[in-house]
Amino acid sequence: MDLRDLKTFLHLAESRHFGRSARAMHVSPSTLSRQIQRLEDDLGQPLFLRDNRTVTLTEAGEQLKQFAQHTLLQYQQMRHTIGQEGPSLTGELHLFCSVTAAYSHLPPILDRFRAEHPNVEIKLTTGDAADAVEKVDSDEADIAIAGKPETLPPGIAFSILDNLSVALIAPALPCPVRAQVNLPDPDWAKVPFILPDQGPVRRRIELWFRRQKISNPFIYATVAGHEAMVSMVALGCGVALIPEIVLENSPEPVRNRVQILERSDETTPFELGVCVQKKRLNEPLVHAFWKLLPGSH
Ligand SMILES: CC(=O)[C@](C)(O)C(=O)O
Repeated sequence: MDLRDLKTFLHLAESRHFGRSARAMHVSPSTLSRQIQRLEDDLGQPLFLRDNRTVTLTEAGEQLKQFAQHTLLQYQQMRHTIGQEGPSLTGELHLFCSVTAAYSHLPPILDRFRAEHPNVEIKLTTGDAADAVEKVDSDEADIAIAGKPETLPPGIAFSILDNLSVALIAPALPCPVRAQVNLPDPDWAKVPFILPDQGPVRRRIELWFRRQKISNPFIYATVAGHEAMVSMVALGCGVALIPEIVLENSPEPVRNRVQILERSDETTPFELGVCVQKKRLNEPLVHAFWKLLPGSH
């Protein structure tokens, strides 16, 4: 097995986009296809299910992905110990993201970063996703994972990681709110809502109210942190609009108490990405991190 094939495979397994991975790995799309084909021939199993432009991993693909993550990480660490890598970067990098993003999108990026720069200390702070851009803007964090705001502050660079779906969630256990929303034609103006106090999700729920022609919504509570909104819905306090990934990463006892009422349409995609101050992009640590992102090529 060729380490380069494995590297390309891992990139594709994460980006799930042939064009993007081919560009990032500096190979032509046909070379990329050949590399994947070689691995598939080797294993005697398809690794991806392809349809038009998107790809999903098969069971064998998932297994190879884990193997590739492990192997490439160990290989990099070994190279460092035998001194094959150039002078390594040192220092601290302060990251900020939500608990959800720390579970969902941060690990593969940090794996890559730590493999290449094992001497950099990562200081991770978690908090309200809606604060992420501000944390970077105010220098409290060097790098943050954030939902893209409608207007990005001019000094902030944003590298997209994913397009998230946004869902309206309600309590699943019997309670007055569940009874209200499960009616054939709910009176949305009377349904209690849990809102984020600010940020791109707040903006989306305001648009949703407008579309539903609710001028005076019943706001049960305004909270900081999308994870807290899921808990409050699970407790039966009201309904909420949240990125679905927050629900997916909630612990089971919370997840089981929540139902999805509707997924919002694709007209307002929720872009998740990494942000940094543009003027800091040429600092060695920030630059090294930025370079590893799938969207920065
Ligand atoms: C914006 C963001 O970081 C997430 C993952 O979508 C969230 O926590 O809501």
